[in-house]
Amino acid sequence: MAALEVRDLEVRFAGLGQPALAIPELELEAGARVAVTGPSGCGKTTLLNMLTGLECVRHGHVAWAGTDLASLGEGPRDRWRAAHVGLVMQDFHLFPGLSALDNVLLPQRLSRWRLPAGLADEARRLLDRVGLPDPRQKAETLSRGQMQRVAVARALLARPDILVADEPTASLDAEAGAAVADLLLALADETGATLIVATHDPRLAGRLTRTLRLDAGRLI
Ligand SMILES: Nc1ncnc2c1ncn2[C@@H]1O[C@H](COP(=O)(O)OP(=O)(O)OP(=O)(O)O)[C@@H](O)[C@H]1O
Repeated sequence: MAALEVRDLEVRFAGLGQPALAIPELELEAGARVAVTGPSGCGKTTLLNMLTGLECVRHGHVAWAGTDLASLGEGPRDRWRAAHVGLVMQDFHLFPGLSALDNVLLPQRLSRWRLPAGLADEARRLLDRVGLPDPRQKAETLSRGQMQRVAVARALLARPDILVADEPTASLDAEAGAAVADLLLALADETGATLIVATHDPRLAGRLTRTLRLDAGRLI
């Protein structure tokens, strides 16, 4: 479980007059279930990139359970993310040529000497829970919606204490979207993870307990 404290966070991109993100203060309790909403271009993905350490915090502080990402160099930040964060980003970063199952297992294979006993079975169970019928299917032959489900299963496998998803239901019909939302919420409940989901989907946002609404990079 991890609580979040943000102070004086500001992100600027070259060519933009205004900061893409300006958040003087934000706190989330450990285990929070949070939707990040707002119109296209309001800064949702930028915020997720800052909260997960995908991008460097150059101005302000982003502290998870007392670890300030602004104080970490790139290597330590990558290691912190691998240890604590499960990510489902908009482009799923699946590896073509590998099966759905091997894509789910890949981050664990890369970060450990050998796979712990039972992890491959757990990966198959997760793929089954997200509704992917054949774990041996190659990534490049999956539909976008199926890729999204693989990305969700991959993010959940290490039982992260911070779970972050960018539009996790965007490629799915209502039924499949509900199944992915069920899984994210169930796994967050099982592990006590703090769950942060950027979404345009009011059904998904309605199932979370708090909404952060962004407009032009500011919380409103
Ligand atoms: N690398 C970049 N360089 C310059 N500007 C950027 C960069 N990344 C994002 N921006 C700008 O920052 C603002 C916020 O973008 P961001 O992608 O965070 O919005 P968003 O709310 O996630 O949008 P969407 O809902 O369309 O995914 C936008 O004005 C965008 O054009």
